[in-house]
Amino acid sequence: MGLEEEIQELEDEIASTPYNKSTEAHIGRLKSKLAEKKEKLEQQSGSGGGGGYGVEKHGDATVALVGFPSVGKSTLLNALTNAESETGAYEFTTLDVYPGMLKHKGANIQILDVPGLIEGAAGGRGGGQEVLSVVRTADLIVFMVSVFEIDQYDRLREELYKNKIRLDTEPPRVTIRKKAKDGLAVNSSVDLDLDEETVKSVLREHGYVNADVTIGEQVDLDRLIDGVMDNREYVPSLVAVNKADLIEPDYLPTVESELEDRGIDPEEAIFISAEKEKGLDGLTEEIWDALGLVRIYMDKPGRGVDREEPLILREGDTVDDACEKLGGSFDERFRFARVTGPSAKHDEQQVGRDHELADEDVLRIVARR
Ligand SMILES: Nc1nc2c(ncn2[C@@H]2O[C@H](COP(=O)(O)OP(=O)(O)OP(=O)(O)O)[C@@H](O)[C@H]2O)c(=O)[nH]1
Repeated sequence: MGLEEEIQELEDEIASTPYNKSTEAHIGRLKSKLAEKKEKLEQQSGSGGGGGYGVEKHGDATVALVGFPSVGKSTLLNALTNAESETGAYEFTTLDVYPGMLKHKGANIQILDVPGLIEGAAGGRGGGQEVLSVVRTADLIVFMVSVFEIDQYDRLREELYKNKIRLDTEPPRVTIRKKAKDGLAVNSSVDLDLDEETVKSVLREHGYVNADVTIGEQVDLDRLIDGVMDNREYVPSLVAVNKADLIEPDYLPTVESELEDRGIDPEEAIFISAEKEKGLDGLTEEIWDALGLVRIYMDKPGRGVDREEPLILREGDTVDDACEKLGGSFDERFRFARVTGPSAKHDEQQVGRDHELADEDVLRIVARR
């Protein structure tokens, strides 16, 4: 029996086995087997999907734009970015990815139109896996659907899920420490719904014989397996509803309830018209917020504060991260930094490397000569 048939059999068995306490460990084993076999199939077909296609990332952050054909992706890309001048930079064997650069608040945000996701991606046909590797490494995914086809969102999400992309969630708090002997031990800081035996059988199925596993949240089987597999990408997402210019106001409630049916808060969906260039400022702002970028204005000796081209960092980044991004050999020469702005207690506060910076801080690094 080939791998594909084995996968099909496992899927059938999982689908036909009722889930309850007495079958939980069994289903855990089946799901684990399935995950491992899918992994193997992927490796055999040489379509790892885990990067490795050398997609060059440019700019301060990367956004993947995913949607069905004709929803308006290229119209949006052209409206938001300087796309045309860069088209063709990404040549894949069978499918193209079209990049454009969105300039906002001094940051360069690379937007990738990923047209082939649905036609090519399923099951690793054609160049689909290459396209997926682009999506997997993005900092943010923007789903684009048209007002009349909100249901396409389901297919898109499903496609990404199948390809190990987990949306809008943090990695599961599951850590595994291998050891030399003593078998498997399960520690949990929550009162787990899953039986200890189930957790152990999942681990065994993934090849663990001696290990301590620590679980820090209420996980279901799928999330436990995600934690054990440790090769899922966790990416935040937004939903842009395009062609909003085409609907009459009395159709809006229909669109909103379609969104709600899919767990999307209509207030959070971003209604746009790529063609009429409506709602694009709002979309840009949402992208900015979702990326969690912060602007740091560098105060350079003799040159003053540069507010035109801020250093772009991520929320939570420190002075150390700023030094790294600046590139200079600050490592040995760094003495201290002075910060004025939202993260400082007072103007010109003297701080060390581990000081966490905030949006619109002014930063001066004092280094030894
Ligand atoms: N009315 C209206 N039409 C739009 C809007 N955005 C795009 N269109 C039209 O929809 C059609 C498809 O737009 P594209 O930008 O080519 O769509 P795409 O998603 O890039 O499609 P593929 O190239 O097939 O992947 C074009 O005729 C656009 O003019 C919009 O906001 N409103």
